[in-house]
Amino acid sequence: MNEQQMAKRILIADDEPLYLRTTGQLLRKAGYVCECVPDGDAALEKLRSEPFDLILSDLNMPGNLKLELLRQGRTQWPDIPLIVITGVPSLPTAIEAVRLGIADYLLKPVKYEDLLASVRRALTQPPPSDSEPTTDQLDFETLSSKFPEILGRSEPMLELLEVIDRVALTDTNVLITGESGTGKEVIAQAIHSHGRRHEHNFQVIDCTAIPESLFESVLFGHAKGSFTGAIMDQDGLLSRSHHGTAFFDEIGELPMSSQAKLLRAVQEQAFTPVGKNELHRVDTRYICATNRDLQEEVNAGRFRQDLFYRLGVIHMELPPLRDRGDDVILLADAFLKEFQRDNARITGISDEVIDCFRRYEWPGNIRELRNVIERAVALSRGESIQLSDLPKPMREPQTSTPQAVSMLAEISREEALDNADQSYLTALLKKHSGNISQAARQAGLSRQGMHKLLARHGLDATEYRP
Ligand SMILES: Nc1ncnc2c1ncn2[C@@H]1O[C@H](COP(=O)(O)OP(=O)(O)OP(=O)(O)O)[C@@H](O)[C@H]1O
Repeated sequence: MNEQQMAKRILIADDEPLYLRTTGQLLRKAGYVCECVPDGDAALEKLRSEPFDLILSDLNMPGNLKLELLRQGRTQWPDIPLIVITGVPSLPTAIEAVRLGIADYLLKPVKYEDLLASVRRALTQPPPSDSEPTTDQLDFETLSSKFPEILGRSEPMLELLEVIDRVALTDTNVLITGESGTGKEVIAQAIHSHGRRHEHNFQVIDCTAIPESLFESVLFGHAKGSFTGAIMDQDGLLSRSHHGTAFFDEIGELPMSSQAKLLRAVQEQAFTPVGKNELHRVDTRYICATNRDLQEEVNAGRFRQDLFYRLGVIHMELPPLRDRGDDVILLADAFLKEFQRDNARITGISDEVIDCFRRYEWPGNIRELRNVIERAVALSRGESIQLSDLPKPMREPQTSTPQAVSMLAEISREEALDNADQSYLTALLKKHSGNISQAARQAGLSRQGMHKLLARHGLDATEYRP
């Protein structure tokens, strides 16, 4: 324990006396100065009268510490990080989490080593720099010009920019959820490049691309001869994110066994390469993304609860494009400008197309919009994009009208079933952006079976691809 650590003062607040006493004892043994209090009111009193470097507390205990920290925290104790330790987990909203200064989120019972690792990490995190103005001092104009790579002026996007602006200055783990193509990777990259780690690597780790049996070796590296084919020592992807950010894309697809290995690395900020004995320390910020509802995956027993809370200390849910109002037009114009380089004749978008864009559901979100504009610019013969330049599925009505329902009774049962089958397949192709394997998997068919069925209905999967 060095001098600097000796001086660190920790305020521990918890309404379970035994837990409070043992945590205090353990952290004192590790060299920290600890003050233990049984509720939120006592914690606030301590905070007002003594200086602290860290708060360890549950937010759901007597005395509303959470509310007071939100109300007064940023003026009175702007830089004290907070580690939430709770038996009844509930994630605060993203903006609450950043305003509270939550550095980590631990579930009881907490192992001593995990607690210590978390405390060390929170205490080494630099406080937000004074030179960076916080969002309070920024109007939304300034905010969107600060993040030119993130287009959007709708209410949910402006809120999101505020969170990104704040979260970029911290070192906290972030979980980004949202439908496919909503910009999860763009946001992750923005958090990295506006933070103190921007000069180091932003390492993308695609969880769907790593076979379960190779997870440890790909992530942590391996020693020569540790398995057949390991012809030399090899560094893993996590080493490449040292001092930088590890972006785990599609984290919801990670098998249980790999989740356990990742949890250890996140908790301990360390890992052991396959076939070696020594522990490698790594200083990494974790940003994860998924288009699954991870809370639902936890409830279904497919995703570890402890990992979910560990990675989702700040949880950002990206809105789908259909909920971003006229951002769709803003984005369409921006993409048009980008692709005008390929076809300078096109200078605008027709009113019918704009109406169609506003009505359309955009299952593939911004990625789909970008592809639609690229395709239309390439196909268009006029000076502006017309309805006929859009893919056929976009031009089709998207819901069954009452008239369509009443007409059902006028046709034979076979025809009705056939139509339903066709609508189902069309919806599947839209959902999976024309990916036959995924559509077949969802429908419980083989790829071949899906091909046959599509051919029978005259459907062409390529038309649905972005
Ligand atoms: N707000 C935005 N402004 C401008 N372009 C955006 C924005 N959001 C996303 N994009 C663009 O949309 C495309 C998809 O973005 P991205 O890959 O980040 O989505 P994603 O949610 O990570 O997708 P997936 O779930 O399929 O991995 C990219 O071309 C990206 O540049």
